[in-house]
Amino acid sequence: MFNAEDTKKRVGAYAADFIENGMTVGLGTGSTVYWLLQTLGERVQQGLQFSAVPTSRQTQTLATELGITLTELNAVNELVLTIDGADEVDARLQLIKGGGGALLQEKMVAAASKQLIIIVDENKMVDTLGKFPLPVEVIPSGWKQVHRKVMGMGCTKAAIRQKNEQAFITDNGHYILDCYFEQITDPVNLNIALHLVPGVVETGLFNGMADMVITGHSDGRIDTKSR
Ligand SMILES: O=C[C@H](O)[C@H](O)[C@H](O)COP(=O)(O)O
Repeated sequence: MFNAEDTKKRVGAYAADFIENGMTVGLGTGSTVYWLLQTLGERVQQGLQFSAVPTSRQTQTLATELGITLTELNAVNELVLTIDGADEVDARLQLIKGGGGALLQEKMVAAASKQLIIIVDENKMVDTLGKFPLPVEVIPSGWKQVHRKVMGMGCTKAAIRQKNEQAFITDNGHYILDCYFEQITDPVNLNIALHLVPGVVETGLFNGMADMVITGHSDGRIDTKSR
């Protein structure tokens, strides 16, 4: 049996095989992507050449330390693929992302990619999204108005994410409103409705974006599911 960290490590290493010489790719954020980056760093030492758009300062810093060549989203037309983690994945490969607060850049990079590959451990797989609170990135000066509107959309509780007893600030200078919905049965329409609220910058709902989900299991199996 493998523990959760070992499973993330194995799934991250497995996904590294999708990145080939000459590609320009997107690199996601989080503790599973951490292991992808470690493997890619080793491969760069062995001669693999590719360039990458990072989705956060965290990934930018780690990738730089590992010798991975970075570029910017504005410097590319299209990315061959992006590999990223997720907080929840349902049977239709709809996702909740943003547990690390990187949802805005992750969604921009994913939208610029021909293929989005998601790497998770089996604990992230759910029948219906919503056990994990939905991160919604908001403009700080208007968060209370967004909170009021979200509470009228079936949300049972919403709170500004805290770090060190202060509001957590995203890489783009916004707050995260973590929204508890119990069950998100219609993520497509919820995403649209949230985007209509002034002050909402982005939501952690990634609908119809993931092309493949690679799941690591505690018994050592790794399986892939494609849309
Ligand atoms: O903002 C963070 C991202 O959406 C992460 O990809 C997501 O939270 C999953 O991270 P982890 O692999 O650490 O569970």
